[in-house]
Amino acid sequence: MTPYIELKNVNYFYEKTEALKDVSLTVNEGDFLAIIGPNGSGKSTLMKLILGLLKPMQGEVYLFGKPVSEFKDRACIGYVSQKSNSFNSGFPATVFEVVRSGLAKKTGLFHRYPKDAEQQVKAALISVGMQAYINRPISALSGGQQQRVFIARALISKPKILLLDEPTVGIDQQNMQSFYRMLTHLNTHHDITILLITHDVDAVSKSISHVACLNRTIHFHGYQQELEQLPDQQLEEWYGHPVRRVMHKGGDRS
Ligand SMILES: Nc1ncnc2c1ncn2[C@@H]1O[C@H](COP(=O)(O)OP(=O)(O)OP(=O)(O)O)[C@@H](O)[C@H]1O
Repeated sequence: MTPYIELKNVNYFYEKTEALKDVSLTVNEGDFLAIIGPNGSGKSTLMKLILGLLKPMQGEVYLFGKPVSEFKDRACIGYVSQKSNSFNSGFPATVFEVVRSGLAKKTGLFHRYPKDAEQQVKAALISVGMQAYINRPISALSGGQQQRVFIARALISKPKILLLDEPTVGIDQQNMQSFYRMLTHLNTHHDITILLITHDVDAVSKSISHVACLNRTIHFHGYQQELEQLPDQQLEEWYGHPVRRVMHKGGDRS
């Protein structure tokens, strides 16, 4: 099966800084992959390469089997950044309007929304558990609720994969757990493949299926349970500083 995302031996430099070295990684249909790494380990650079915003100095990036520079079907990819929750948050838009704006990816900015736009907005909001907030101003929601709305906006174009760049920044521990449960639900019940980038090892919870440890290069890529078996010293070596792991035995990925 063609991987959704594939990086082959990718190198990236910013002037003298070697941000990524010989990075190879695949994301397959159905994966919920978390890429974890400390500050400055190259996570954002990796995301920019996948989004086609940066070009590798060496190596290749493929989306759905095509070189990223030739990939045009943007609706296949939903992207939510850590800054989404501050984006336009003072703007007097309702949750409905924010989610509906995600349809522009398919209709184009200056086209009319489809007749069933309202149904599509409601369905997207139901999938992230935010249907009760449809008429609220976006600015009146908490950071975690806003992130769910931005995920609904990404989902409305019916992407095959969701790319999430540190989506839980600023969200408290309790809401973070329910946020991850919501992502697991999207992955297991709505067939959404997820690539999540985080600097927080705690994010490696029972929610995800796979994990990759990045610190300029990929030190580990495998099942989340395999990472659990590794000694803390190994993780600390990759991270370059002590780590605190909150691992959950068993799982609710059913
Ligand atoms: N525009 C830039 N110019 C020069 N160096 C950069 C630039 N952007 C990033 N870097 C450097 O490249 C390395 C990787 O940065 P990157 O932002 O990808 O890391 P990150 O893992 O996303 O970090 P964080 O978790 O702090 O957001 C760092 O050493 C950083 O200082």
